[in-house]
Amino acid sequence: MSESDTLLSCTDVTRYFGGLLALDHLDLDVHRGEVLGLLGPNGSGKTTFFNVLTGIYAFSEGRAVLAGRDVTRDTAQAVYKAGVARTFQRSRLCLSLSLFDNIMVGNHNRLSLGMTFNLLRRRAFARELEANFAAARDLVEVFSPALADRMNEPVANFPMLDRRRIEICRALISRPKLLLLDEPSAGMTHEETHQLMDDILAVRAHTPELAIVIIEHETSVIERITDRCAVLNFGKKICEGSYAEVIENEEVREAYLGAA
Ligand SMILES: Nc1ncnc2c1ncn2[C@@H]1O[C@H](COP(=O)(O)OP(=O)(O)OP(=O)(O)O)[C@@H](O)[C@H]1O
Repeated sequence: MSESDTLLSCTDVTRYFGGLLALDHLDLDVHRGEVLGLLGPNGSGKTTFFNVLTGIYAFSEGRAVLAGRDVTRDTAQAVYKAGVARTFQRSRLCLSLSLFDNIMVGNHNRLSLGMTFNLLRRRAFARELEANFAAARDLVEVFSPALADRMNEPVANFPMLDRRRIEICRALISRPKLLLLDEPSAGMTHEETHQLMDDILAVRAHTPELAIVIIEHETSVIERITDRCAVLNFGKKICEGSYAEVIENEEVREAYLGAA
């Protein structure tokens, strides 16, 4: 793997919560266009990694470089502008707002709007709105053509699977380089989960440069959609490789089953 294939390079990433070491000198690279599964038992530091990387929590130690730019001390907004978008374990949609409005929340760094712009250049504003609507619709269509015909409906009308799709579209509308998915299958049936994974594979085919890091517990999902996996335990990376390799690893087995 050449250096130019590395999109994100994390070195020594460490995070303390008081006396608790949630991330322990983690080294992790993400390559352009890959789907990396981030695995590990409950409490092993997976979500903390996302939170530190996206500027929600500060790094206690270590650094992260995205596409050649050091993002270690960036605010959440700056990391987002640099090209990292994410979804959360729990849904963060505004249920009373429309599908389109929810997606546009994710597009604020691309809007040229401001109060003056809106008031004085109303035609330009209308054109921008139309362009944004078309972009959002195109994106939703990759997930579900049926959903693309319901752009103005409140999100409260949609079932869980569609809400997850909308959340991923909201993350993708900013055209990130890296998408972080935190347990997208949480709360969904087996069937819905597989449907969502088909969608993620479709997104991947649509944007082959996009790198995805996915936290997931369901093994059939991990096996199907990841190119590579990294396994955490007590905040440390204990194994990295293909899914077939990591499930054979002794330390990984012990981490999941408890030491014999
Ligand atoms: N804001 C916080 N304050 C204190 N401790 C925290 C905080 N966030 C996470 N932790 C602790 O850090 C450790 C790692 O938690 P984290 O949520 O990253 O694990 P995880 O691997 O994502 O787990 P799960 O699979 O259950 O979501 C846990 O011991 C957790 O209790």
